[in-house]
Amino acid sequence: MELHGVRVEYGPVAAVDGVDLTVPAGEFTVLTGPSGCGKTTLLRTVAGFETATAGTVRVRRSTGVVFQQPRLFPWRTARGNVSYALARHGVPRAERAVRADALLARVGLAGLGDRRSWELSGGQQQRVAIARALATEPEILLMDEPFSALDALTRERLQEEVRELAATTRTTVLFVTHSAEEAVLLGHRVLVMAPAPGRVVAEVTVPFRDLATEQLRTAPEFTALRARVTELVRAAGDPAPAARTRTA
Ligand SMILES: Nc1ncnc2c1ncn2[C@@H]1O[C@H](COP(=O)(O)OP(=O)(O)OP(=O)(O)O)[C@@H](O)[C@H]1O
Repeated sequence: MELHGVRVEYGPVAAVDGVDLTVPAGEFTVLTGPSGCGKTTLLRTVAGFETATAGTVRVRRSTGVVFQQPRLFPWRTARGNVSYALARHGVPRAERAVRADALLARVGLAGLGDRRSWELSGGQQQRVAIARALATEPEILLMDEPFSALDALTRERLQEEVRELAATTRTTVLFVTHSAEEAVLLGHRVLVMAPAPGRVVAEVTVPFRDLATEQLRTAPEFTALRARVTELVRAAGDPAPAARTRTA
């Protein structure tokens, strides 16, 4: 997936401008930054929900999207929600149930295919949403703060599972979060954006991909890198030096 010189406007306002971003196959890239810096806009542009007014967006195959809310069809079962995505992807009817169950098993929901969304916890619903997003075998999985509506424990567990899933299946991921901890835990690379207009201002390479998640959270190197990302996000949200000079 490649973006070159991307600009997206809402009316007269450029939400993002001049963004170059390449996510190589198998890489987990995280976008973070202060509120309003264009993270969601960029993700939606890769998904094809927004149109770039300048620059190029290159996605070879489909994308799979997971939002903050699971957005399942409530009248369908977990299997039915995933099967629907398989159907839209052109998978023959006879194969859908087996494929859906395999996808549900991959996200830790083996045996729960018959449940409807009200019979699933928030974390389980979000797992169905991930299985559904993976159903189209997307070139890239796009995740927009997928765990921020979940309780802390469920969130931690899903972070660990998505980290393992991405590593074992070499899924290419572009992930938006406000959390420096989540960014450093999940990403191979963390990109920090600044607002007005939204652009990438810093890039941090995360060297922990071979470490187990349980060890990572308390490792001093992890804590230090998390603090660095927090500092970069804070700096990105500060008014530009020129503006500060004017008000001084
Ligand atoms: N539909 C829209 N119409 C007009 N302006 C919009 C629209 N969506 C976003 N914007 C503006 O574009 C800019 C970027 O918004 P975006 O939601 O992409 O930022 P974000 O970094 O994802 O923010 P947050 O972290 O708060 O979710 C903001 O200034 C926002 O107000």
